[in-house]
Order: sequence, then structure tokens, then C-alpha cells
Amino acid sequence: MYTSEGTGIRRAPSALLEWCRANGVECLAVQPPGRLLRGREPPFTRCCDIAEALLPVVASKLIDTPYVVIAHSVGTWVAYELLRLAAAQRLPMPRQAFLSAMASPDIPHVARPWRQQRGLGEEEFKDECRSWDVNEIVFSAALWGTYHDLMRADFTLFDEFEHTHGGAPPFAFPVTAFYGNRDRRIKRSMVEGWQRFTTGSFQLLEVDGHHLWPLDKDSLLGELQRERQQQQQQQGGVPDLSATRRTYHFIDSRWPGLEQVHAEPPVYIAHDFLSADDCAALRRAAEAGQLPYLAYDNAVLVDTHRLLLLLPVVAAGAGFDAWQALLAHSGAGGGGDAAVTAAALAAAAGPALLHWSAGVGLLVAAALGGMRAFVGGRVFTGTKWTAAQLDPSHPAAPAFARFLSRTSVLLGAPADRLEPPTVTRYRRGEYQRKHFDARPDGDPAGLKQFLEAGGQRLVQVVVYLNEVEGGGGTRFHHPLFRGLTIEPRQGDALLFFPAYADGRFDVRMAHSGQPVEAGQKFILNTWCCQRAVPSAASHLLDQQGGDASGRTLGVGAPR
Ligand SMILES: O=C(O)CCC(=O)C(=O)O
Ligand SMILES: [Fe+2]
Repeated sequence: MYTSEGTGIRRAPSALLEWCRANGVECLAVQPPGRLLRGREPPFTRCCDIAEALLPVVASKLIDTPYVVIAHSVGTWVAYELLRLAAAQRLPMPRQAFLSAMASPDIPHVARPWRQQRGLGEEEFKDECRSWDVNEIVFSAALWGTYHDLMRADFTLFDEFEHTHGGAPPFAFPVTAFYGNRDRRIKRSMVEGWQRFTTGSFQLLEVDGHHLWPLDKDSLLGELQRERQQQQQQQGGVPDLSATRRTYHFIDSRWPGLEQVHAEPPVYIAHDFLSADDCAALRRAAEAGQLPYLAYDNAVLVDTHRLLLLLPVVAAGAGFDAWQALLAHSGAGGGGDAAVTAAALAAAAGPALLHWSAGVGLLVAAALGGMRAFVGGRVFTGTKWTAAQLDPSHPAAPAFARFLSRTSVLLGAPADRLEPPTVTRYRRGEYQRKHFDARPDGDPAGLKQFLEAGGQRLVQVVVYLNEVEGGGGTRFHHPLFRGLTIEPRQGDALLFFPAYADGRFDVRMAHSGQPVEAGQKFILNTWCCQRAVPSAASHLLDQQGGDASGRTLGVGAPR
């Protein structure tokens, strides 16, 4: 009932779905037999039967993704049976459960504040439904036929519910329970009973509404407003709702030696990610000129299509000149109203067009040249080599392969989502200017090809291949980082997120390779992208038998 938005004129946005969309959360909405598309299937009459049918459908989702459970009214008892079953099968438990408008499932029959439908005639049953705030429209001649059987079955779910888990230990996840202050059946004390079912924290919230408050726009709006006010009070200002939308690509927090060096935006160091031997092999390969150079695009990126916008300027200028020339010409001929012949117009337009194209062209060239000289030429002053086409028999191939396989496992992403690794050398005085690795939205040059070739860069992985004598740190420039600079340490991997998990560019992630002050600096680098990268160097992995660390080597995520 929270998740159906309806269709056509009945379409009404679902607050829950909107929230899920805004936060990149997947909603597993359940449609049991007897409802909508499953209208012809006989409905269930026991909560445990629903749970048993449902668990195999959702189990695979519960295993590898943190989840919460949201349930209303008799749905809470279905959720309860589902979680008992999941716990018995040792499946992960939810991060939290949000349970609304229902007594805890251990409520004895005598204390249940309703009449069982089984003994009720048609009118009595309708009245019983009304006491649960079922909308009057359901009892209309047009609808009651469709709803009747389903309502009888639904009521049986809680009328005849038996609590069979008396000996089971309580859950440990936090529970937030809600009750409507105008609910005629379910009262605060009954909802409070849920507290007995968890050793985690328990919160009880009163909502201004009746039993079906999530369907009542005013109750729901009131509830959302209250929540926002609460947030404002806690934060002492306008709630930063965008914060909840910041999700990043997965990184396995159990990785040995992983340290989070900045909380938000997150920055990680995986200590001793590569061995000293591998670092040396990669440095040697680059220095010995055994790897192909990578021409690094230092040019200012200009969308040449935009230059077409200058065409009207050229045309207007040339037209004006031609017109002036014609006027002068006909004036000189003595006949002020002489007819302008096509030949005369063409003769005058030709030179004018040439004149204007040359003028505007020169201006553009000068501007671009200036920009390159002042900006482009100094974006990156080191040297880069690529492993894109590296022969698997190359002495450095196993080191590259270990790098790719470990990165793949740490990021839970197949290795074909990693761009071909590169080795970079900075000599004294060399650097990489402040830059972003993800493409900003609306960036013109090559954005389309970039996005087609693997999509946005989600994670940058830099491994420092040597100890640098002076300078050469990787600096983050957004004020949130307060000057955070990672000093190179041989074998350490630095990981951060140029874009959010959904591919949105993160403007806070500007960073630079600071100038090397003494000695040299070598790094190994890749980016994990949204999708498979056509040029990925996964061929290096196929050739390797296994990873010396004993971790799974693989094009294939461990999750
Ligand atoms: O050299 C560094 O420390 C950073 C390199 C970098 O950010 C890059 O290559 O994109
Ligand atoms: Fe970078």
C-alpha cells in the first residue's frame, strides 16, 4: 500500500518510492496472491505461509545488500514471520525495522481489540472493516465484489494468527514503531509491545492519523514535516538532505590494512597493497622503456562544434562589408538607384567573406593558443606509460595482474571495469595540476565517447611505487579536506571517489600530484568505471594462474 503509485488519473506519488528514488535505494515491493495482477490467485490466510513463499524470492537480495524492513498493520506480522524464517536460515538481519499500526505478535487472543471475521455476517463484517478506517468507497456496489474475498482472507491473517516463536531470542536490530493517535483499534500500549522483540534500540512514534495513516495525505505530510523539524533541531539549521544521497562505489571494509583517512568525502589508504618486489618490477619496466608511452592530453578541451556558433558572426560581417562595397561601387557609377546585379553581389561578397573568416579565425586561434600556453601546457609535466596492450609474457605482467585482481576484489567489481593501468614518473619539479578524474556534467569534449567507453570514473586507485625524497604528495583541494595531502609510501594504495555510485560528478574531488621537490616519484594508477571498459587489460589476468596472496583472482566480483 505504500508502494503503489497507481496509473492514469488515479496516479498518486508514493512518498516511500519518491524517497527511494532520491536516495538510490531499491524498493522490493511485495504483491501477494489475490491482489492486482495476481487477482486470480487465491489469497493466503496465514502470515507464515506468505513468509515461506516470499523468502526464496527475496533471499538473494538480503545476502549482499544492507536492507531495512518497512511494514504496516498486518504487514508487520508478515514481516515478523519472514524475519524469523530468515534468522533460522542464518540470513543477514535488517539494519532496522519500521513497524506501523499493529500490536506486537504475542498479543493473546483475549486482548485483541477486534472481532474475528469468521463469525460475522456481511453487514457486520463491513462495520468491522470500517472500524479499521477502510475507505467507504470499498463498500460500494461496484467494488465490494472485488474486495470482499480479499478482505476476508486478509482479516483471517490476523484473526487466526498464532504466535509460535515464544522461545526464540529477541532480534538485535533497532526497531522504530508508529501508531496513529486516531487509530480506533490499535493503541499505543499494544504497539509498545514490539519493544520486547529486540535487544536493539526501540523508538515509539505517535502519528496524527487513523489506522491507515500512510494512505492519508495529511497525516503523511504532517509526519514528514515533523521529521524535518526534528532534523533541523538536531542540526541547528536547514537539514542537509543531500547528505543522505551520497553513496559511493562499494569498498570492502574488511580488506587487511585498509584505513579510512577521511570520512566525508571518503578517502582510503590500503597499506601494503603491492609488495616491494612488484613496485620495483613496475618501476623497472617503465624506466627501461619497455612499456609504451601514453601521450597525455594536455590540451585545453574545446568543443569544436561550438565554433560553428561563430558562423553567423562571419556571415553578418561579410554581408555588411559586401553591402558597403556595393553601395560604394554603384555610387561611383553615378546611378544611385542602379539595379544590383547578381554578378556584382558575388564579386563583392567573395573578398568580404574571406576577409571576415580570416579575421575571426585569427582571433579564435590566438585565444586558444593563449589558453594552452597559460593552462593546458602545464596540466601534467610527468611521463606516463600504459599497460593496455602489454604482452602477458612481459616480466612486469604478473605485477600488473596482481594489482588488477586485488583492486577488483577490494572494489567488488569485475576487472574489466578497470581502465588499463598506467605507470607515471614525476622527476624533480614535475607535477599534475589540480584536476578531476570524472567528467563533469555538460563537459563538451568527448563526453559521449567517454561515457560509452565504460561510463563515469567512480573510483581512482593510485599505488605509490617508491618513497619520494621530497614533495610529490597527493593533495585534495576542497575546503572540507582542510589541505589533506597523502605522502607517498611505497606499496600503499590511495582510493577515492571522483563520482558518486550513480555516476554523478562530485565537485569536491579536485586533487593534484604536488611537485616533486627531491628525487623522483612513481605511481601506478587505474580507475574503476561504471561499466566494462572496452580497452580493459583483463587479458593480463587470464594468463595468471593465481594470486600469490591466495585471494581469488578474478574477473568476477567476490560479492
Ligand atoms: O600523482 C598523484 O599523486 C595523483 C595522480 C592523479 O591523480 C592522476 O593521475 O589522476
Ligand atoms: Fe587523479
